[in-house]
Amino acid sequence: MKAQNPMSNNDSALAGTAQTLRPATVKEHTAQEIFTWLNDRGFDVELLSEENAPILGIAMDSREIQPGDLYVALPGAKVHGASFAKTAVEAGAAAILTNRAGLELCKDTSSQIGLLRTENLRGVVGPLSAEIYGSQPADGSAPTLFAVTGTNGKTTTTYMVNSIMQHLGHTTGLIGTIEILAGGASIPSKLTTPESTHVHSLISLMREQGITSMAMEVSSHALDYRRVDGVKYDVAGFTNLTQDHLDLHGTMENYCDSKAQLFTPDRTSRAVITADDQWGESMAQKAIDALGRENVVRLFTAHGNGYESLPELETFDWALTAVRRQGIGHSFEVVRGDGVRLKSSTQLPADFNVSNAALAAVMVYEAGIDSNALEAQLAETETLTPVVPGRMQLISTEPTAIVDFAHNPDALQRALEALDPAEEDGKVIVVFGATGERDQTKRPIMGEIAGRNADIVIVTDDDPHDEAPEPIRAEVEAGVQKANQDGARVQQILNIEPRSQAIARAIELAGPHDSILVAGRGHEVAQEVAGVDLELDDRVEVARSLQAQGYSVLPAYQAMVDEA
Ligand SMILES: CC(=O)N[C@H]1[C@@H](OP(=O)(O)OP(=O)(O)OC[C@H]2O[C@@H](n3ccc(=O)[nH]c3=O)[C@H](O)[C@@H]2O)O[C@H](CO)[C@@H](O)[C@@H]1O[C@H](C)C(=O)N[C@@H](C)C(=O)N[C@H](CCC(=O)O)C(=O)O
Ligand SMILES: Nc1ncnc2c1ncn2[C@@H]1O[C@H](COP(=O)(O)OP(=O)(O)OP(=O)(O)O)[C@@H](O)[C@H]1O
Repeated sequence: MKAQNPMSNNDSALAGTAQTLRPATVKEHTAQEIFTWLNDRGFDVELLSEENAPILGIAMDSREIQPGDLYVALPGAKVHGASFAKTAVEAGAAAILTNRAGLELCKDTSSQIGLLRTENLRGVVGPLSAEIYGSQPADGSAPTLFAVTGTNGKTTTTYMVNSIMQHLGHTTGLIGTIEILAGGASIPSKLTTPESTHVHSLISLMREQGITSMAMEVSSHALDYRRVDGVKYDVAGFTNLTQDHLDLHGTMENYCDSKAQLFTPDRTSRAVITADDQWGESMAQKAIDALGRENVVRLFTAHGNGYESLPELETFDWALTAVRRQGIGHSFEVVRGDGVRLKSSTQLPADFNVSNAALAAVMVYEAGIDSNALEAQLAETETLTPVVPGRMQLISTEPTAIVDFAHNPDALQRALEALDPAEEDGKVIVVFGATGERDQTKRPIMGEIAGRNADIVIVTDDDPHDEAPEPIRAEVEAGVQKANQDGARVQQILNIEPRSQAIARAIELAGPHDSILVAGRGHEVAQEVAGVDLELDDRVEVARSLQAQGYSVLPAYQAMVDEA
């Protein structure tokens, strides 16, 4: 039965966060109906108390409960969600779904409400959210759904997909690291991929708001934690796989397997895999095994032979070719074996943005979009030049100062390669650090990359979180020192905190022909040190420091400094 969500108000349909927003219309169930629905789909579930209060929503955190919700109480790394059953009931939960361990914890509260048990809690919560919120109805009224996974390039590629779809006349939605967008409205985002309850409520909400196309970043955490279960994408794309998140996955093989879960029949109809290296090849093979050859498209974007030559088109379905420098970006073509040719360009700097643009163009093509209209839009440079906050953002041209989100080895390497100055006397200066608590093995590796690709390396703090910042900097610096001992490019190594002073020092050291990269934090506006969020926007710091040295900055950043 359809029900009006009591907490939803059309006037403020988009005022809230991913955690609080709900669609206006939901499908009402009793605990008994939830049990039958799950049972019919082969889930092993038990109904322990069948109170008939209507279930109107679903939440997996007691702090998010709205009246009528099913509270899914999950075991966690720190605590079992069932310890918060009392809070959930007080907030109006109509029923609780938990596992055996949870039943024990909520036995004092659960007698008053519907109670269900399964040992596969994360496995059921996505499909159940899809059922309650009606995120992808059978009538096909859901938006066209795109997903992008990979170590680097997810955010940029989703912005590019959306930009193409907007130029084709769609109203678009986006879920990703920087923000959640519903048409023109921005909804704050905590995670790259929200929890499954939020993913489904957001998709439904966007459908109600007239959004016809939506692009989502899907992290490997999301796939392991089953945050996109119950979502079926029209096209899912893969950018690349390089070292990151080994704290969660342990090995690159496990990391690859996590990402490969996106390319399975339950989750996507078609896959576009950038298959430039062994990990791309491996991902393509996993996708073919799961989806069948006819549903997997292999894209080649590695630019050997000076960008000029096409690889074997029997091996790859699409290939990037004819890449030429144009302004700070590139023009390029993506060609299919049968001769289909998409010509385009992007003004986002760096060769990796050409790969991201090629992937976005092919993903939209493979969604079955009218190819003539698509070709016409791709021919306009602005189509693949969206503003992507904090990704290769150019703050000034003299010196060249760029703020970028590179926070892992491959991204740092590629960002540094992209800003090597054309002038022979130009130096490259890099300011960066490493995140606390996350993958520690990448710290010296990133230091070494900086030492090999820059003349001046300034090691500073990223987000130390609850880890002591000084040892993190020391681990990064050890990598820079190693590069120095090996006779690499680096001439000067500095270790400076706080980050604002490191940025100011980099600009003081720069001449007009030099290039400065401030890497790691991109769009972020708060630095988390020992549980405290300190206000810090690299773009504002760079612009301020440039002005202090008498350099001019691009108008958008002048405005940011004025506002700050
Ligand atoms: C490492 C990780 O991903 N942890 C996830 C995991 O947390 P956990 O097992 O520690 O949960 P817990 O704190 O023990 O709590 C157990 C349960 O009790 C609930 N709870 C807890 C407290 C309370 O008062 N009430 C309540 O109901 C929690 O919602 C949870 O369901 O389960 C939680 C609930 O499902 C997630 O929110 C949490 O993500 C945290 C917030 C997180 O920061 N994740 C990051 C690392 C992440 O997922 N990042 C990726 C991107 C990575 C990248 O590419 O850079 C992302 O997609 O954002
Ligand atoms: N295709 C690519 N290959 C390698 N590096 C890239 C690529 N695209 C972007 N980068 C680099 O990675 C950084 C992050 O880019 P982006 O935000 O688009 O990726 P992401 O996968 O969403 O990352 P995250 O999940 O960490 O937010 C950029 O700032 C840039 O330095």
